[in-house]
Amino acid sequence: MSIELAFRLDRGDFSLDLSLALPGAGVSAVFGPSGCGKTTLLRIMAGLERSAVGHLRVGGRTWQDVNQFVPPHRRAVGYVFQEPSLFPHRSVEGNLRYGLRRSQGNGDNSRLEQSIELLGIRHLLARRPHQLSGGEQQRVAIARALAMEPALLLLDEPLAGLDEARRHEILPYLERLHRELVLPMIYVSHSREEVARLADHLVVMDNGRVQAEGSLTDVFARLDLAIAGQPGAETVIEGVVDDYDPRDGVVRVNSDAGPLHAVLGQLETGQPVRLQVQARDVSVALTAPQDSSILNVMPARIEDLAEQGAGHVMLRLRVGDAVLLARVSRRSARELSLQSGLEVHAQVKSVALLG
Ligand SMILES: Nc1ncnc2c1ncn2[C@@H]1O[C@H](COP(=O)(O)OP(=O)(O)OP(=O)(O)O)[C@@H](O)[C@H]1O
Repeated sequence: MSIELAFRLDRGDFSLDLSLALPGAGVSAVFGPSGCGKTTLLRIMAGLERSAVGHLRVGGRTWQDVNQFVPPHRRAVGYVFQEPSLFPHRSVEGNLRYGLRRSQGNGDNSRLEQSIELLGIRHLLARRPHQLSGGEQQRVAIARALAMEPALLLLDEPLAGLDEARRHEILPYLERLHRELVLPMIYVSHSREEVARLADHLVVMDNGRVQAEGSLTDVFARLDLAIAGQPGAETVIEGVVDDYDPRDGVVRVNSDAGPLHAVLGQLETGQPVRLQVQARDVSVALTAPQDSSILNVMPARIEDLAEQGAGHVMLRLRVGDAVLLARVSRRSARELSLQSGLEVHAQVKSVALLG
């Protein structure tokens, strides 16, 4: 873990008290209800909350402890907000070059060029911000943050101000940053979909405290957290495309849960994919079903189960080296006497491709 921090901050009504160890690359998402302190956490990391007491180390460098406080402009932080906040009187290129001037790097253009490429904004360089769509403005803001050669990229709900179509336009660019840059990103979001698509690591906050932290798959599979009770509760499974059958468009993906079959469109063999399995699309049977239309039937063991609302039970299933969530009716749970430790057959009706 190469980002380590522990902080306390008191604001009267609100207090924050947490410690975290986050990976030095990839996306750590911060998830939690409004007002729980997500933005405050990012501001502390950027050095913008002077009253926060604690320490922060990023990649072996100390940015804050009892003896020192590196001021915000000397921290190699890229910060992307919900609003793109570009300079209106500068062209896109002018905005990017401004970012470069503030950079702590060696001042060459290679990172700027890379940022332009990664965000696909070369054709926009001569335009002013008002000549860009909201999504394009946000891509420029992200490129500007990257051009500063940050050691840490903070993204505070970067897609929240955009409509559904624009959000889906930008997500692939964020996925690309994730794939191609070795850069830790802290991503605050209210969107379960964004978190499922982008995050490797997940921090769940509540009322200024860390409620849960760990790999995305582990935290999503915790039945004691409120996120498992949300309607869209799902499991995210990483895999590699193993086969594509052009006769019916079925892709076979090798995953920790074993081979998963799904109609995902044509994909290249060997391509890594991130799959989403909704808890409501997973059911269980005590005996192996015969002649089922369901493409994926796998031996599984119930690891844990929790009542949800009046009529549902959520099961956490161990399937191979993976876990799957399955939401079944309370009646089925009673009639099949479902309980922890029981061996069952998991049936996965539909697997979606994330990204
Ligand atoms: N400048 C400020 N002065 C006083 N209190 C503040 C200030 N900024 C935020 N707060 C309070 O601190 C708490 C944490 O706010 P913060 O913005 O970090 O939450 P958040 O989780 O990012 O919320 P949201 O998801 O709504 O953006 C809230 O109770 C908020 O009202």
